[in-house]
Amino acid sequence: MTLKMTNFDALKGQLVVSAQAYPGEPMRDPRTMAQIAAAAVTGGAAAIRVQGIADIQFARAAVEVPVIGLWKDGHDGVFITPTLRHALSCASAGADIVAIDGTRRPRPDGLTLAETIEGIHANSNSLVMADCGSLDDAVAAAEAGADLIGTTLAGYSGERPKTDGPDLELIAEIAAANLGKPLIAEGRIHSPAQARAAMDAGAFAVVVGTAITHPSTITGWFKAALDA
Ligand SMILES: CC(=O)N[C@H](C=O)[C@@H](O)[C@H](O)[C@H](O)COP(=O)(O)O
Repeated sequence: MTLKMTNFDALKGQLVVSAQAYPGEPMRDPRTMAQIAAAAVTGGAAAIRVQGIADIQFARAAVEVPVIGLWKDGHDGVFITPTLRHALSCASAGADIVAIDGTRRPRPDGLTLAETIEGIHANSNSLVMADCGSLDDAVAAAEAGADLIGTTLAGYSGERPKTDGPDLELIAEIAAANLGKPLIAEGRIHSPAQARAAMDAGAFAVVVGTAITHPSTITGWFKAALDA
């Protein structure tokens, strides 16, 4: 069990790095992800985000910064830590913060978002990051008791267009709504300039995944430029 984070000062204005490899990929190994996470911390990441129970365990042992943990189950609909059971497993594995689907869609276990968050708070020391896809999600997640609000699902839940880079408009809208919860900009932040822009739009911290930790995609970007 982790010690409960008592405030978010360590994350304010900071970079969080997400290290994830997808099923069937060469780097899909918890040890590899933990090494990538540790390398990101060496470079200045203030927290890391990892997927899967073993990845959370290995990352927890490899770094001293907060670990945001999630469990992806499936790839359609509600798949990011979809149920309370998934969330409590992430907490037990060592996630300081459990990232869960924070949309208004029905959840597979029939619990509401508020009931899910209550269940996590009541049964673990972990805080909850609600991965949202719209302003309405963010408002509902804040009301439901989420500790942090993420824009992770913007462009993936059907409510927002999938922008080329980060959804800066949504980040600004949620920031302007003053929900009283740290706003974590996440999703398609592909350059340092975009990370800066997300922060300038009102984010409390930014999460960068693919552009730092997914070499196959990054290689593809370079290859496409040469092929064009
Ligand atoms: C939508 C979804 O499943 N997002 C996932 C959430 O954990 C990850 O696949 C992303 O890599 C992560 O959100 C970081 O975003 P980006 O890789 O674009 O920097």
